[in-house]
Amino acid sequence: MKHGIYYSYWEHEWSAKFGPYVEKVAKLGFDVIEVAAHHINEYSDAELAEIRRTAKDNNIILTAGIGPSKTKNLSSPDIAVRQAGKAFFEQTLTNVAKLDIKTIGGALHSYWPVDYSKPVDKEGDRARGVEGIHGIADFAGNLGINLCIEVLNRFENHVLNTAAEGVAFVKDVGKPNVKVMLDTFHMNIEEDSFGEAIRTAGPLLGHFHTGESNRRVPGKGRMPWHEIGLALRDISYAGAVVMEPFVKTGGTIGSDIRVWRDLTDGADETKMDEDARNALAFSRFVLGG
Ligand SMILES: O=C(CO)[C@@H](O)[C@H](O)[C@H](O)CO
Ligand SMILES: [Mn+2]
Repeated sequence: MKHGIYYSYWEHEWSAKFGPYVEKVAKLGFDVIEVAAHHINEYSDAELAEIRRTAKDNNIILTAGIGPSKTKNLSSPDIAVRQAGKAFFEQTLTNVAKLDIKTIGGALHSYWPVDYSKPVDKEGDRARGVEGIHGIADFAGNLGINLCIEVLNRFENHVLNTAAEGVAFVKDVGKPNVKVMLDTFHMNIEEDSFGEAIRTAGPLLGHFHTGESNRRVPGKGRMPWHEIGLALRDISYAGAVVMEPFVKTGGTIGSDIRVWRDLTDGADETKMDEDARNALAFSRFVLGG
C-alpha cells in the first residue's frame, strides 16, 4: 500500500500548478502525490517532462483526480456533450500518461458537482455513463491507465452513491482497467458499514481516498480507522491510499467542496505541513503500508 495526498490541500483553485508540490510531499514522507487533471491540457510537454523527472528523482508516484465539468459529461443526454467529453478525456489521458500516471479517479462517468436545480435521470445517466466509460476504457488501457470510478455522496452526485452501486457499474462496463474508487468522506454518509463496503469492492477496488467526516486530515476526527484498516488488509489492497483533506475556505475548491469555515484554526503553511506529516504517520500505522 502506498500513501499519498491530494495537493489541493494547499490550494484554492483546481487550476493551481502542481509541479512545485512534488518535492514538498516527498520531504513530508509521502509515496504518492495526487494532482488535478482538470487543467492538464494547458501544460506544455516540457513542463510535464520536468514534473515527471522531479517525481522520479524524488521517488514519488503521481496519481490524478478529476471532477469533469458539465460540458465534458460522458453521461449527458446531449450527444454533442458526450462527444466533447470523449475528446476531452482522450486529450487528458494522453497528457496524464506523459507523467507516467497509472491511476485517474473521480466522477469520470458523470460530472461534478451535480447541478440539482435540474431534474435527475439516474437510470439514463447511469446507462450513458457505462457506455461512455466503455468507450474510453481501451484508450486508457493502451496508455497503461486505470479508470477509477469514484462513488460519491448524494449531495455531489446521483449515479453511484454506494460501493455496491459502484461494483455493479464497473461490472457492467466489463473492462479490466476500470475499477471502483471509494472515499471515506462519502462512505460516512452513505454506507451502513465501512468494512462491508470495502469488502464489497474487494479486488475491484482501484483507488482509495481518505479524510475525516468534515474533510480534516485522517486522525483528527471520529472515522472508524481501525475498521477501515482491517477491511483494506482483508482484501489485500495494494493500491494507493490518498488523503484528500479540504480545510481552507476560498476559491473554486472552497466553493465546490462547500468549505464555509476555516477548519485549520488559522494554520500557516508550516502547521499545514506538520498536520499532513502527522496524518501520514497515523495512516501508515492504522491502515498499513
Ligand atoms: O471526493 C471528491 C469530491 O468530493 C473528489 O475526489 C473529487 O471528485 C475530485 O477529486 C475533484 O478533483
Ligand atoms: Mn474523493
